[in-house]
Amino acid sequence: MKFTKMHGCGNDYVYVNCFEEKVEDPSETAIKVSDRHFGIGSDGLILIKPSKTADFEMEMYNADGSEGSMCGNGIRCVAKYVYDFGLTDQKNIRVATKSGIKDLELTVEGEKVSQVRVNMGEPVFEAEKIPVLSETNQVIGEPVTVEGREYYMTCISMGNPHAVVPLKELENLKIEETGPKFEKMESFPDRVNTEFVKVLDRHTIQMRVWERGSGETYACGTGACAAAVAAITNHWVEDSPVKVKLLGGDLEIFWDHAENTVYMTGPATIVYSGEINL
Ligand SMILES: N[C@@H](CCC[C@H](N)C(=O)O)C(=O)O
Repeated sequence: MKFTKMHGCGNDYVYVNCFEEKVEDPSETAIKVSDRHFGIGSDGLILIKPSKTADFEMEMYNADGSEGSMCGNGIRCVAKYVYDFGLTDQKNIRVATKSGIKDLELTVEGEKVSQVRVNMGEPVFEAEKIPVLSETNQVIGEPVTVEGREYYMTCISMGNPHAVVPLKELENLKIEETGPKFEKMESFPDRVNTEFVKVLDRHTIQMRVWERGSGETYACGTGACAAAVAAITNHWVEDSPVKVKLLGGDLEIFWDHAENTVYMTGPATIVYSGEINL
């Protein structure tokens, strides 16, 4: 199987051009290629496919083989892939995902894509649409006890489920212990991605993320959007733009209140292309 490894702020996936390649069992393939010792090493697998409704389709799988409905860092890399490898010459493209069609605006420098701005759509607060089991319609700054410690979480869907948890500091966070506790909490029937957030100033937050199906990653685009929306909603920051500082780089998030639409801007990088025998 021919592939290209790419990353968006260190959130790395193996990309397969399904205009040329056929992947029989994407879930099993995701588990194999993601393995950092016996595979290529990645946070998951992303298939770039033809679409009947948009310019391209993105299908994404986490490292444990589960299918995700949206991937913010992944979709920027899909844009770079299709432009840099000549599948399109357009700088405004539409990509179909399991959570709807997304509009992307490509910035090209020296004939290669350097930055991508994505219309990430509307942030969803309704508990049952996220889904999170709750007696209230929305979960905003609600207390939750994990391993005897009280946290406050705000739940938002950006096409996939997120719990945003503010903390005073992130350095000593034992994310490999706390992350799975949130991910598998009974109140999240589909599991959850958890963003631990520290406020740096009125327009900047820092974030570490535990992704369902992949564990700690260096960045999460949908998570950065959810974190910025939670930060604005809870008045931790003033308003947009919100710079989200992640382990692997920075993303800029803009929540347009008039349209109730979130825009994410950030880089996309090709690491290398290769071929693997599965
Ligand atoms: N890293 C992604 C999100 C990937 C999917 C997620 N783990 C899920 O299952 O919902 C991003 O950049 O948004």
